[in-house]
Amino acid sequence: MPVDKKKPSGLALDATAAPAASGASIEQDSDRVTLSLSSGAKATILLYGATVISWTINDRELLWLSEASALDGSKAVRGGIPLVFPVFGPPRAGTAVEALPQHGFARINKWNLLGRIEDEAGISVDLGLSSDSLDEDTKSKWPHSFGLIYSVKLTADTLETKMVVQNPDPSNSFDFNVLFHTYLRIPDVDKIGVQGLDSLTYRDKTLGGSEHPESAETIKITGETDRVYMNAPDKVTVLSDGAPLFTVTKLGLKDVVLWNPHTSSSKMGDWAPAEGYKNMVCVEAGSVASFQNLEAGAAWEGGVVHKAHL
Ligand SMILES: O=P(O)(O)OC[C@H]1O[C@@H](O)[C@H](O)[C@@H](O)[C@@H]1O
Repeated sequence: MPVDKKKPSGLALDATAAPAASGASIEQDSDRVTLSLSSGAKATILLYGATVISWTINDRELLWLSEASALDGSKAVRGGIPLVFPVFGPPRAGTAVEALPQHGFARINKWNLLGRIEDEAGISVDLGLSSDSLDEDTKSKWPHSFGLIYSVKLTADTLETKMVVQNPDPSNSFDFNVLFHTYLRIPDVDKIGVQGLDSLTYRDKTLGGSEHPESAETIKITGETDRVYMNAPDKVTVLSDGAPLFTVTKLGLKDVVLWNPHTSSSKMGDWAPAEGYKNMVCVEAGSVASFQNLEAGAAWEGGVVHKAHL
């Protein structure tokens, strides 16, 4: 099934840099796309996994990417913004996703570039993945017709990511999780605080998934942290030394995952430098605590605005 792209696609992409009236340009080669604005903002997206691997403002990197991450399509990218779909975490036995790999297949498949759109505020590209582009093995493990359209928009101070999930099957629904697995780059994990998640219940994956109330107004990261904050408000702020560094605003998504592996990052073969956990925190917006059901013929949309306070 071809991805059904219902909105205007803007100009067709070509392989050369194309300066636009807004000062935006786009460069494309066989494995990645780079968006730039004359304001100094830049973002690079690998077609593999549609993974944003870099977001800079005036050359300051805002995403954490492991120096040991594979970027050649052999393994999910360790850093940036991998996409989680249609299952979050290790699939549970007895569910429709049980045969899929951890975090699903969206982050380990090559996406197609669909087009670009420019306006006064910035530039965006759309990428697509559909059931038609999966290999037979994956199709057999998750035998649903689907289309995904992922839009990445760059403005002077934001990176906006949006996913549309389409179910073109006229008679069958399917269940899915979706998550934007954003690795934010931070100066020092000991100096950050995360606000906006107090008074919620979280599932602590470091404690077997048991549920706990969050009482801290400002959450500090003092060790391995792997929590799913359920039914979270839309805005989460990451502070550094008490001042806002990032605001993460979700749209149409239910939950927020907070992850920092701390010293247990040494167990990951693609993690470098060893102390990289001091310079990252994952604030991941998604719908993961339970599955979303997408009815036959329906579409779903959700997204995240990452704003940098520089
Ligand atoms: O190693 P992966 O598959 O990229 O997953 C990284 C982490 O992703 C987080 O979203 C999960 O909550 C963690 O449990 C997991 O360890």
